[in-house]
Amino acid sequence: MTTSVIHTQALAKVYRTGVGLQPLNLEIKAGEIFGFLGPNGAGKTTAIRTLMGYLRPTGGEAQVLGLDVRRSTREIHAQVGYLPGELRLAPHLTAQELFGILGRLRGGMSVRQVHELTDRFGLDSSRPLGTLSKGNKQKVGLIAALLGQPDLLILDEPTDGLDPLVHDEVLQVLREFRREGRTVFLSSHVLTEVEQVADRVGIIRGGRLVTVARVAELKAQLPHRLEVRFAQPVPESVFQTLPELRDVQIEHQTLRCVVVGEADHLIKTLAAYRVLEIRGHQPSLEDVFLSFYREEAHVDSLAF
Ligand SMILES: Nc1ncnc2c1ncn2[C@@H]1O[C@H](COP(=O)(O)OP(=O)(O)OP(=O)(O)O)[C@@H](O)[C@H]1O
Repeated sequence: MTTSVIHTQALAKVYRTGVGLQPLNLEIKAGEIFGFLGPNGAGKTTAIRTLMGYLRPTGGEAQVLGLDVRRSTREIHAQVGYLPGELRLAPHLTAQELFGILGRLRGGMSVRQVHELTDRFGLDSSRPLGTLSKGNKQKVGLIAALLGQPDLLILDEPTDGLDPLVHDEVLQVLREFRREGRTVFLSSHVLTEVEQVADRVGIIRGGRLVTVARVAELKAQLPHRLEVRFAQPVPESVFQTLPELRDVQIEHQTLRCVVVGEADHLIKTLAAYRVLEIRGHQPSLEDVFLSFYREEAHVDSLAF
């Protein structure tokens, strides 16, 4: 049986000045990387801080690792590897000292794990935290979240401020983490990174979860552009009648069209001709994401 690592039922947060999170139903299973996507002000941090017990929900309920977010805040803090969106680090401590303190709080840490992570992320752990650049502070926050191999990581914008090499290394560490059966819940506006690591994504907008799906499913919902080059002239009418094709054009023995949904008819029709080349344009998660936002652009004027 797959266990539920995060479970929310109509979890809501209303601030005095407005809604932060509309009733949210979410189920995150052990061993998955779940990407929580949304533009500025969508409600990602509100959801994460509520799950971590730093904000009190105004409605609904939630369990993290089976612990109630209202009643078991201390246990949740002890058991979840958490990276906040806004890191506050004691400026006079070095990373080494901070990791030592955290290790003691968590009942011991592996010196080998700290060395391995500081090496992989290229962090000088001997400098006072107050003197570190934004990206290096982010590395400290990430290593602090990873210490002690927690079963669940909740990361608010984990790659914020990181250079491309470290960024890729962090994604690699998250994949390794998943391989061990652990779970990652991460928020991001960086769509391409979520696409690279997440098993499923949830898209949030205006405090409301617009959709939850596997990355591949989301992509399949979008039209694909296709270009097919034939060895001989082909009749345009054959392709004009295929139900899954839009914008069909044939020029110099090349078919250009947009495929919506299943490509079964198209493949069978193509089989009657000699095809020299097929080029497809696969929608990126960015296309999917923007399509969800454009759909509802009239509801909310938030720009993305
Ligand atoms: N302490 C607060 N008091 C009142 N409103 C708040 C507070 N924190 C957040 N909000 C509001 O709740 C909504 C969701 O904000 P939240 O910070 O959760 O979004 P986000 O998706 O994390 O955005 P970003 O990507 O910019 O960090 C926004 O309208 C925001 O203005």
